[in-house]
Amino acid sequence: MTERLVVVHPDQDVLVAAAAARFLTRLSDVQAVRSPAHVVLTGGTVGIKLLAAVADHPARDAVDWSDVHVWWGDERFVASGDPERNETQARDALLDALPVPADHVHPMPAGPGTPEDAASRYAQALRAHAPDGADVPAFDLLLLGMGPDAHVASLFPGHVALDAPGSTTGVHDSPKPPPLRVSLTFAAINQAREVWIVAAGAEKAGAVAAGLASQDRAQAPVSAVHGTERTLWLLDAAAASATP
Ligand SMILES: O=C1O[C@H](COP(=O)(O)O)[C@@H](O)[C@H](O)[C@H]1O
Repeated sequence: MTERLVVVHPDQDVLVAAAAARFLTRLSDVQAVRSPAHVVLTGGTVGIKLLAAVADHPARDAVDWSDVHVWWGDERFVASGDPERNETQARDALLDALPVPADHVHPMPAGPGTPEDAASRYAQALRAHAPDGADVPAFDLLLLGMGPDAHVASLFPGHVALDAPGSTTGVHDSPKPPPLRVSLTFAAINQAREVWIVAAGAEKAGAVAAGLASQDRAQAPVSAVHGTERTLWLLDAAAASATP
């Protein structure tokens, strides 16, 4: 049975600092028992602040970064190096400061071709690092931001991509710009050992409440994600304010 834990911090700054400490502890604990560690990053406001806090954390070097593989849960399908890309923001906030080998960093492709082409290439990369019989690595930690509409990764309410088969999907007509995206599917996300949903701000309060209460992934995609071992909701008080 997977454990679900909801942790509420007083404000966004404390949330980000505490999540950064937790992130480093998680990777360090994983490295005490297996190698390599696989972490999946998210984009979004709090997701990128969290990475910047990891970069500034005094315990940053508690992790052997040379033995970490870095993946993404979703990506905006724009040109490589575009500041809108989750990859670009993560490199700026954290990865450029770390000795992660270049071939351990696995950004979702920016092109050429369509989001479906990129999704298919990413599925191949994931499979190449997956255990026998699996299509994705057993991610040790998968971070997710969440939109005010309860979307996670690029899985939006009512969108056809919610039902995509396989481990990755191209996304067209995203309700949040940019319209073209690439995303892990629920099936891929839910193979992670730990999934952390990180959300701050009153504008997320309704989505948090719906996500914790609902079983309806078409309305609240966040309600359908979980880790195989643990699911953490890391919130600030404002984001938790509509949850009993
Ligand atoms: O577009 C995206 O948005 C979500 C949430 O972003 P936020 O700014 O509301 O925190 C993010 O999780 C996702 O990775 C990203 O592509």
